[in-house]
Amino acid sequence: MGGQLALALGKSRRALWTVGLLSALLNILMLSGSFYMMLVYDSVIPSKSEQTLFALFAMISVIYVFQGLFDMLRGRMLADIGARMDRDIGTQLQKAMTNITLRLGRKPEAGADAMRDFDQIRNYVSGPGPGNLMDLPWIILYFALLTLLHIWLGVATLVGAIILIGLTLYADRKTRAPTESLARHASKRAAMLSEQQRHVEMIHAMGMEGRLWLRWNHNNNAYLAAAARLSRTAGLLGMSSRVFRMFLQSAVLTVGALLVLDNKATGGIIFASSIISSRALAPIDQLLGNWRGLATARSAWNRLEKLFAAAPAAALTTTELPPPAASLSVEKLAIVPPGAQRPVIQNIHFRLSAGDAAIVMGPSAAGKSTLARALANIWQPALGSISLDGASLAQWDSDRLGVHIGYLPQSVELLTGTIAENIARFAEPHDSAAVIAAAKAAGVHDMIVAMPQGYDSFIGVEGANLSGGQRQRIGLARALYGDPFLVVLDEPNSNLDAQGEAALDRAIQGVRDRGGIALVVAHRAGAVARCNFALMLKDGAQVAFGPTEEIFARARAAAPGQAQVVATGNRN
Ligand SMILES: Nc1ncnc2c1ncn2[C@@H]1O[C@H](COP(=O)(O)OP(=O)(O)OP(=O)(O)O)[C@@H](O)[C@H]1O
Repeated sequence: MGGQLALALGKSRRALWTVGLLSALLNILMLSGSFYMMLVYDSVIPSKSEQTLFALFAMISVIYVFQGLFDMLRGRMLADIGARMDRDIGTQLQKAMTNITLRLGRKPEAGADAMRDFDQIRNYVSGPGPGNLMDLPWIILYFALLTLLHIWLGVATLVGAIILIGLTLYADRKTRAPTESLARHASKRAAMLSEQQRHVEMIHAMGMEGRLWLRWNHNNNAYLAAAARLSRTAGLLGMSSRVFRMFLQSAVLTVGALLVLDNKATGGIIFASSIISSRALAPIDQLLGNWRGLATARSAWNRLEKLFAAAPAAALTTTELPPPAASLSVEKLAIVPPGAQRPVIQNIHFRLSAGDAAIVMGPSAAGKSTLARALANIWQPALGSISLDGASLAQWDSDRLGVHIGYLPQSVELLTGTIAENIARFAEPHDSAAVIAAAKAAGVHDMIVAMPQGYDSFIGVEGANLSGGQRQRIGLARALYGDPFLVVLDEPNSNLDAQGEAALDRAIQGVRDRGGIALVVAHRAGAVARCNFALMLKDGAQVAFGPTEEIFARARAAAPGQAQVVATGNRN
């Protein structure tokens, strides 16, 4: 204990104490049934007093009402503790989920696994499990009472309890590995299925369904085997504990009967001790019955604590910096992609001022997208820094910084929703004027209003209802939304026609005119005529940086005929 989850649970300390107190009351009240029985047998029946019987019955009825109330209250409090944990850990969990993908390079599904793990913990905390655990110490009270009735009754129940505890520990050992294995296979199974669903068209077109199904099935068989192993073990243990408890109840009854035959106890004691001993063993029995829930929650807890330790959320910055307005400087930058061992770009060094736009060029795998990701605050520098107005990006809270950054990834990545929601980055409610201004800046307004539902058109799952060019232009509008200071466009022209390219040119000029900075990754220099600076990368190194005309003149001189022609119209 001591990790984030324990801290979150610790915030409900007072509620946990109250649950403990309610458990104490419940366990004491639960004895009343046995006492009632003992009194009826040993006092009421010999004295034949109906009045006493009715009085006792009224008392026990009231006690049962309170028992029900306390039980309900305990259930509600545990549900509240689960909900509070959810509120307290929610933001941290979301940040950790982002971090494990962005910083540790885990597959995106790891985030969904973390959420599932947390659901399991919350479900356990809000369910009857913690109540069972809190009932455990009260077993001692029942033993004490049984021993007071007669030492042999205590001994018989104690032996039974030891055997049941042994079974519980055995269950723990036996279920630990299959529980872990089940979680691993379940996550892999879900990830494979979701990937196949995402790429169903390509898979279908190229006849890969059968092969992928076999691959999925292979993993699914492992999942099913782990599930079967777990349920066999749990079933066997559940059955053993049930049978053993029945045996034990009869054993205690037999001990009681022997004592009565020996004139060492009254008849009422037989029944009372039988009830008390079954109450004493009930918490252990319930623990065994719900073992799977506890084992799953515990392994989920361990995984999540490891996740929080490995990907701690960035410390919240308390001082809000003014919006950047003057410069972008990149100094001796090296980036190691998450999960990679070596830097894929190093020693990148340049500076741009408000009103500048730079084209980033280079052959495939030169590191252009890596630089774009670093500038968009996705991947952190392994060495060197990226600063806006002199302050490194690390000094910003990522959500606050995001407002000042426009990013169009190579794969565009629209989200399921309407055009307006996507352009407005899902701001709620969105600013219609800003959405329209961004769409106009990206030259896509006319195309949007020509659609039957205009800005409210549903774009389908991840933009599936749009053409490649439409997706790219709406992605550009999203990057321009809110006039961010730094606009990073990764191959924004790969799907554009001549009209789209002209709109892109105007958009870049627009960023420059309003005093922003644009960085445009492009393979064709001609496609981006409005950039006054050029950055050349090759094999992760900076080959050249400077005014576009100068860089291309140098390139033409070094390799005549190979250098691409710089488009005319480059305004400095
Ligand atoms: N997540 C990653 N883990 C490890 N290596 C990576 C990762 N992403 C990119 N790389 C490597 O970094 C190098 C540069 O990739 P990058 O995508 O930045 O190139 P690029 O210049 O944008 O290429 P292209 O023009 O083909 O898009 C490549 O060798 C690639 O294998």
